[in-house]
Amino acid sequence: MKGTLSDSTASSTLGYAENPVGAYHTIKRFAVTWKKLFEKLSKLKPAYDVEIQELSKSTLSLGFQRVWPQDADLEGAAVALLRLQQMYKLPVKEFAQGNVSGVRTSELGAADCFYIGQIAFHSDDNLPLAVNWIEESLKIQESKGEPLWEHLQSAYTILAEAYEELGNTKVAAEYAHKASKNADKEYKKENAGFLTRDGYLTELPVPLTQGFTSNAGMYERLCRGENVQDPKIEARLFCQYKKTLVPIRPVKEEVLYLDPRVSIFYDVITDKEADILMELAKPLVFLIFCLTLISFFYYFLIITMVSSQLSRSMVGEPSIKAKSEQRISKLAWLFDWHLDKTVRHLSKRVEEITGLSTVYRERSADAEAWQVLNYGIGGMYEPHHDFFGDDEMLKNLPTHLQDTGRRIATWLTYLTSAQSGGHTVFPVIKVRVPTVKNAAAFWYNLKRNGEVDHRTEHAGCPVLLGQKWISNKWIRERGQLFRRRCGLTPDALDE
Ligand SMILES: O=C(O)CCC(=O)C(=O)O
Ligand SMILES: [Fe+2]
Repeated sequence: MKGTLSDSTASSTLGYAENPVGAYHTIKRFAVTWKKLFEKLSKLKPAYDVEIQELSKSTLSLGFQRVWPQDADLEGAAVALLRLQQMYKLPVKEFAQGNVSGVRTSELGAADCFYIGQIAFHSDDNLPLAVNWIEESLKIQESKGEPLWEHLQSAYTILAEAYEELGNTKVAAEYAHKASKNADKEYKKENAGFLTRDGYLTELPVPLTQGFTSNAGMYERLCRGENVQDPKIEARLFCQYKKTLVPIRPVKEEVLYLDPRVSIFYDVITDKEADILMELAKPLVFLIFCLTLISFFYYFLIITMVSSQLSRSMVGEPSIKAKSEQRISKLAWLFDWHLDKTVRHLSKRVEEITGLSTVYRERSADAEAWQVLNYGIGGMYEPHHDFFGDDEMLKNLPTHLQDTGRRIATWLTYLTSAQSGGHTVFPVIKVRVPTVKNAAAFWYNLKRNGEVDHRTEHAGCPVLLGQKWISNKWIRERGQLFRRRCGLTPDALDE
């Protein structure tokens, strides 16, 4: 039993899982190590049989929710790790040593590197990266002198296939020969053609690249922190104390782009308020709230609370082939009529600063409820627009929002600063907004003549280190009739 646990990383501290390698270790501990332990324990029949089964049941699921990380989660952690690696161009060796952008955690073992390489190989996304991971696993294995590693033959086989696909047939053949060395007859028969084909050992090796796809997209460049903005545009940007609806309370504004105007407002929320929003969104709070509410027979409020629970929002499960993950985060909705007044106060503050109505009603709301989003490691939101582009999308909204027009503006509050990564970026206008705790980004999604503004396309970059919590307030078009008027010219700018 001690042996089972010894490959786990027992010295977890707070924030340990806020590093992609640490997150991988943690999930592995639950999904693999504990599972093995349960299996071993359950063999100690009959003394503990019932207790162990009960324990294993209760840890694998808690009521209606699956809480115990499983194989799919480990796979998700590996996929996230690979995504981060490609986005931020991080070398395999450093990752394997547990070094993520200078922040260290426990290193990965040969089997881990092989597992990650295998996921990369099957995703068909980036073969050189898969090769790098698997070769790293072989290096670790050699340096540790573990000659009877169970995956050795599979590793050689995958490398042979990968090199062949990459056109490096010489190295492919070398790996294929290694794979066949200790293989049984069956294997040799199956791979006979592959192993003996002429020309394998005569072709010149094709050098392997670093293992990164040539991602020259603006989204990726902005996420990596490259300075891409035109200096002439930058020269016109400025900071100011902006007047608000309350004259004695101006707000610090940094203008990040002029047309369309994108600004960041600093210190628009306090640490305490940010904590409250995050706490309200967490499932445990939701549960306690529900119980309290049930005990007071406020059944009608339960509907609200149900949608206040952080739930995982992801397009597709993290399966090997799933590539359609547009957004990976957890989200909850907080309504202005929440028992905690903070929610309502914050809506008022947005109104004070933007001059737009944020009144939330059951019918014809001027703004939506607060959406609280939590991105863990690798969490991201791919480039998108916030306005509802077509009528079909509007039709799918709850009734109270259907007649209120499009999302005229976005108010995006940063409840935490991610330690690395996680910026909000606008690829068309080349703007990067850093996640500054207690600040908020603000922009209009519609032009002043009511047309949708495609230049407001934006994205949430993958979180590399730490956690990113944000809260969105989307303001709707209809209620702003007298608050954001048409300009004198069709292209009139916002102030
Ligand atoms: O996470 C971010 O920075 C962007 C989030 C976003 O665009 C959204 O929730 O619509
Ligand atoms: Fe958005």
